[in-house]
Amino acid sequence: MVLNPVISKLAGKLVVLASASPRRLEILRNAGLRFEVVPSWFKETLDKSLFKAPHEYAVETAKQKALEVARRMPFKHLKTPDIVIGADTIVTVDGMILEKPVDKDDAYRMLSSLSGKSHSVFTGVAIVLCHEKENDEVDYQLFAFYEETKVKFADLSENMLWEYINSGEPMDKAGGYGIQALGGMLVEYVHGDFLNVVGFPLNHFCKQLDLIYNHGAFSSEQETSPGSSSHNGTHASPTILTQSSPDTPAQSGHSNGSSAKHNPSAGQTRHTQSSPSASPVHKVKKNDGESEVGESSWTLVNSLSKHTDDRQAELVDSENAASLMTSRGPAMELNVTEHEGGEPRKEDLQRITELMDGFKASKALFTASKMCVFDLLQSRPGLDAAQVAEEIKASVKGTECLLEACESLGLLKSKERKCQKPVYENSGLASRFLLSDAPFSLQGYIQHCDKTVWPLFSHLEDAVREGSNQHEKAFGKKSKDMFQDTFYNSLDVKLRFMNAMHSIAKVTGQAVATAFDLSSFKTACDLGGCTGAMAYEFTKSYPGLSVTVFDLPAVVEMSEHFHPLRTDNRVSFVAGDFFNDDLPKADLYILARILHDWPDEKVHVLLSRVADACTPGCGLLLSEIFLDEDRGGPSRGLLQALSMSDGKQRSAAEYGLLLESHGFITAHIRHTDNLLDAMLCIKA
Ligand SMILES: Cc1cn([C@@H]2O[C@H](COP(=O)(O)OP(=O)(O)OP(=O)(O)O)[C@@H](O)[C@H]2O)c(=O)[nH]c1=O
Repeated sequence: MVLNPVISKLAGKLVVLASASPRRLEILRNAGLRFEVVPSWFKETLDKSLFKAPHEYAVETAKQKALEVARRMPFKHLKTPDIVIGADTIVTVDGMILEKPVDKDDAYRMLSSLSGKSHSVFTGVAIVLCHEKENDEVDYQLFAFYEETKVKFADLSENMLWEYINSGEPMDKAGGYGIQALGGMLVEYVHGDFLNVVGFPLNHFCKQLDLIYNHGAFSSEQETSPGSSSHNGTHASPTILTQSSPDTPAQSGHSNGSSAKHNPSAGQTRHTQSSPSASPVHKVKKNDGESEVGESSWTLVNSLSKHTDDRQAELVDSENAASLMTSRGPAMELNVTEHEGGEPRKEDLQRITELMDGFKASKALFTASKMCVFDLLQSRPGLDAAQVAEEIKASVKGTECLLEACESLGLLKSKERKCQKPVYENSGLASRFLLSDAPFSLQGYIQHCDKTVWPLFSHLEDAVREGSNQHEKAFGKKSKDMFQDTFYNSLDVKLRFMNAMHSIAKVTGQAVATAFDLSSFKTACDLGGCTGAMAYEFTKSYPGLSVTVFDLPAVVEMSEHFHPLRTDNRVSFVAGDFFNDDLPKADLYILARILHDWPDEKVHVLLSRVADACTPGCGLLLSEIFLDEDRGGPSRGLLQALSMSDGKQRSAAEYGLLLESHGFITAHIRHTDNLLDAMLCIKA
């Protein structure tokens, strides 16, 4: 079978599927392909009006999805893939491109426009081949193609439409339907590749791979055009396209150029475009003699070194060196090749010292925050070290060292006065995040890190040896359950924890609330919503939404402390334990930084209770740090796991499987540019 030689050809290669689509994962896994899943962060917002034909939009989106992952992996995952596969499926009808619906009304609009009509489903596929060169540069070479399948819908009644929409199935699918599932009931006939509709044209893909790996359509000496590679960024280059070897004309058309000839009765149009620039026609040997593969032009799409990418260089020099430890920024690969003089490279030493000094940077931040240095300099900028020392009741020497260290971390700025001591003021970073009354103050979280996390990490070696939380060594008593410990402990411990949760929710709330369009939901329940900071962000973003914060009695009784003026009567508080008590009814349940605190078995208990409280079509918004599928990052999530709590850091796919087992279908995933990512699921 043409498949086996192809699939076996990829054995031993690092193949990456740049897609979060569970259907694509299933199609390729069932075909026997071994690969990693690294969902693309490419935001699908290309301007459709720029494309002459719908399939070009799908192809370009597929290319960008694959290239984003191919470029990110050498830095973020510290490994370069051999081949990255991207795909994008769109539905077109009456000249409109239908992607995934944003809400139920959008799904209704799409399905109504498809009712009783024949429409096309296009899946664009991009294959990026990555070639590491001696100097550690990476060449990316790009193939792309698309497949079209015709689908005819039956006439759909209003009842049928809404019953299907309320099943939740439409929400994560182009055109708002899943032909492989309930959506199959809507379909009268399909002309063409069924899997192409589901999301991946497997047969066409395998024939493309066959051309690449078995018929010499690709060989490095032919394709590397000198001077075409660039170290600083991507060439805007035509994609590399090949004309798939035509089947018998009756079964599928093929294109000589961008307009395709196809046999409408076959309904399956097999397209690849010829690249815009005329280029030598590849002749390849086939078993039955020589045949023309068709036009193709090979251009290096991009070539950059794993170690000298400009973006990487600036990260090494960034002022907030300490933030590299915890930001979502790429984990840098340390290039430890020796220089001619034999001494290690500056960047490598700098990176290693950042890691070694990271704890000192953190402690300097915690100490300055606790001693109210930032609040002092906000009210009285321009103080010198002696004046600050007097105000914070500390030694001049110690204060001088602390202020200079904070300036080196980008937290303070100093101005020299003529032959006088430097005077200090807050940097922008400090003004935004380190003042006790700043809108995005992280002071609460910083105190939590200093008083709770730091002591735990002081026993990290024991935690690693024993594989368990070191609560007893750190605080002198066994930890039954983090929340019981915290909330049935002294008032200041409880307040400190709530302050920490409050500050994270304030910083992330708006990004989470607006990650998706939630305007179709009228009531929400924020499970474990603590002080209500997240709830208030939701009601601020959605005037029609009311939110009930459901949390432990010991938390709810303190919530007033955080919102002295009840700023919005659409936020209410109900006391209860979400593992044991009835959950308030809502059409959207919010789980923000909750599931990572619990092992899978407890997560199943909670999700089962939420599922029981839901009716079909209910939403579940999950907000967490989503690990990369290969657990290569982000470091913030993996470092948090070292606290060895009973919880677990998970990837989006792992959360998706937990949710799917309780009938929640993943509709959208969003990697926000904030501390938390978000996933919107719909109850089937
Ligand atoms: C028409 C149709 C589509 N789909 C799914 O619709 C998504 C399209 O969206 P996409 O943007 O191409 O992919 P994605 O799911 O967002 O993943 P990603 O590749 O990460 O963008 C894909 O899932 C497809 O299977 C079905 O499952 N069945 C169908 O009948």
